[in-house]
Amino acid sequence: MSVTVRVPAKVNVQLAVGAARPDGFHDLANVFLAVGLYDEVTVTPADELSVTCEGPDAALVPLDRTNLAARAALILAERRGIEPAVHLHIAKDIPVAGGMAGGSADGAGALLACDALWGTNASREELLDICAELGSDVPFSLVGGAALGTGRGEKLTALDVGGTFHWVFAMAERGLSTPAVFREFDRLTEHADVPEPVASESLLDALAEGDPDALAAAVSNDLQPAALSLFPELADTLAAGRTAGALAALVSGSGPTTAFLARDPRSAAKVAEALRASGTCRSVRVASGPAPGATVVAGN
Ligand SMILES: C[C@@](CO)(OP(=O)(O)O)[C@H](O)COP(=O)(O)OP(=O)(O)OC[C@H]1O[C@@H](n2ccc(N)nc2=O)[C@H](O)[C@@H]1O
Ligand SMILES: Nc1ncnc2c1ncn2[C@@H]1O[C@H](COP(=O)(O)OP(=O)(O)O)[C@@H](O)[C@H]1O
Repeated sequence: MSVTVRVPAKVNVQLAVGAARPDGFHDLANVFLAVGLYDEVTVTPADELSVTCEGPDAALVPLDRTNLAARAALILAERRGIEPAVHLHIAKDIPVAGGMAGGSADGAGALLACDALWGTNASREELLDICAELGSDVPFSLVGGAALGTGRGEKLTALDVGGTFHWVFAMAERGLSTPAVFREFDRLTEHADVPEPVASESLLDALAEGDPDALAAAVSNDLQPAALSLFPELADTLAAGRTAGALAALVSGSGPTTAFLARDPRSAAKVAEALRASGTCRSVRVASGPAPGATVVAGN
């Protein structure tokens, strides 16, 4: 008896960042789009909690209780007063420390899978609450589609999307730490007046209309200068994608994965080919969005 949940990666089509709050977090206007790159989390009853991981980046994933999937199981078990007696297996296709919310995906996936396995019947509200406890991006991994995240990114409003957007993702040679990128943002904006983060109306309209040209004109990422400052070579990857005809090229969230919006699948394939040939990245993937959130794909 086991339950498997599939969870998508995300790209931030807008990431507006406010000044650091007293708790160290930053208020955001974070427009998430889920894209069709997935991790799968399988939970199976076991004597005690354990985690295994397979996939190209598996060696980078912690297998102890700091793993977000393990933390999700622990929190749900504690709330219900039961033992977290499960084996968690992560089939990982989302790059690790890439700014695509892979760890968050595993947290949301493990939570949904444990809830189904244990029959704990958590409400949507309670699941979202536990997700927010796990991390700022985790609630979005549960819901998928497209959403505006405010607060530290955990307060979600679902967004309409009027079409499919085609993306190319270039994975970098190494990862970037999210806290380090926010710290670099603070350093770079130390003497600036950082405005309140607000969602762009033209960006929300472009999503609703499914218009890739309008979306390309509206995408933005306030963390991009910080990611580029810590990882200057990313500028070469961005330039290679633009030269190959991408409508827009940007860092995904805190990076270092770079994201390229293409007009259609053919153009996406061309951009992907050029990026592979450029020698400026480790690997290249094509994916479209919006994609559905965490979904049970197998189990009983
Ligand atoms: C930047 C974003 C954009 O979607 O994701 P990634 O691109 O890394 O995937 C998110 O804000 C990351 O979300 P997530 O990875 O869940 O972050 P958390 O675990 O909540 O926080 C990790 C650290 O990031 C910083 N942090 C995170 C969110 C936020 N609104 N302000 C922050 O300053 C804090 O230093 C915090 O200690
Ligand atoms: N299930 C998990 N998968 C990947 N990383 C995890 C997981 N649980 C905890 N982590 C830790 O979180 C860090 C950030 O990973 P990840 O979520 O992949 O990146 P990002 O926050 O850039 O989207 C990793 O370096 C790793 O130490």
